Amino acid sequence: MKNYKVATLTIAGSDCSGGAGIQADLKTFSAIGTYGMSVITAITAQNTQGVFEVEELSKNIIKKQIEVVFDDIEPSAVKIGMVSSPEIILEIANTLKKYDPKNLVVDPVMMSKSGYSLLRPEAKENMIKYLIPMAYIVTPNVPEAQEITGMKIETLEDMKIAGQKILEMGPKHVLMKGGHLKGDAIDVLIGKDIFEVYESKRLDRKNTHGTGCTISSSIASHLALGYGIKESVALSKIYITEAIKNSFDIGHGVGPVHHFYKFDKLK
Ligand SMILES: Nc1ncnc2c1ncn2[C@@H]1O[C@H](COP(=O)(O)OP(=O)(O)OP(=O)(O)O)[C@@H](O)[C@H]1O
Ligand SMILES: Cc1ncc(COP(=O)(O)O)c(N)n1
Repeated sequence: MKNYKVATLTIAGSDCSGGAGIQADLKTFSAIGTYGMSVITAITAQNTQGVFEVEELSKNIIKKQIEVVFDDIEPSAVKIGMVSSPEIILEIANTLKKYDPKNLVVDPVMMSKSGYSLLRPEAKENMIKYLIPMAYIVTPNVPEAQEITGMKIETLEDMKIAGQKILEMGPKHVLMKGGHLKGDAIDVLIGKDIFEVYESKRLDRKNTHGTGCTISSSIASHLALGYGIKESVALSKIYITEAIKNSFDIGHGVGPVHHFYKFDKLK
């Protein structure tokens, strides 16, 4: 039996419609059984049909939120999601460095499913320079990995090569998510002496809003609970597949995944 008395922290943007960002992360933490905390980096006005407005929070309040959390409660894992500006990225990296966070999961969020840019173009460089190298695991989807490496990714072999390139930027592991490719949903984990493929049938569901946020928070939760990296990814692949299966048509666009979960499957 795992010790569930562990805290997990998400540093990300808010999605008022509850499908992605902070809201997806906290739902995932709770469903898996860790104690969730949040540092909000930006408020988005979005729903299942799109992102309509974004307001970044100031560097100061983002830094302060991180400090007061860490000064009081040490998270057993930290997940970073939407961080839109170069200044905010640098502030987060510098603040986190003081605390040497355990199990840092970096989801290099760039674009919403609806096509809205959540990372300013000029912020990409700082993400590569400061955040990616700090990560215990970085979880790009295929378009993000293409942006980070500059290479086209179409096949499993391409995923492996691009993953290796990202690994050379400094993180301990890379999970390349294949949700955007055709065919089955294949994700690849790359690390030193690690090359694991996680495969599931592609579910013919339109409600996949929040899949990326959910799998990265699930990995953070499992790492916090003490699972190893391969097992954390394997259990998270099961979690996201179930969350997609449990989704239902809420709203008028691309609906969110749903975190109703039969908990005993994770044990
Ligand atoms: N239709 C699907 N059926 C099964 N699994 C899927 C499907 N779409 C995505 N996945 C899985 O969901 C996870 C997230 O993958 P994806 O590549 O969509 O990430 P993402 O683009 O970062 O997500 P998001 O668009 O929410 O930011 C991966 O494990 C992927 O394999
Ligand atoms: C605050 C926030 N963070 C991340 C995403 C990406 O999720 P998706 O690609 O499913 O729209 C999002 N839409 N909003």
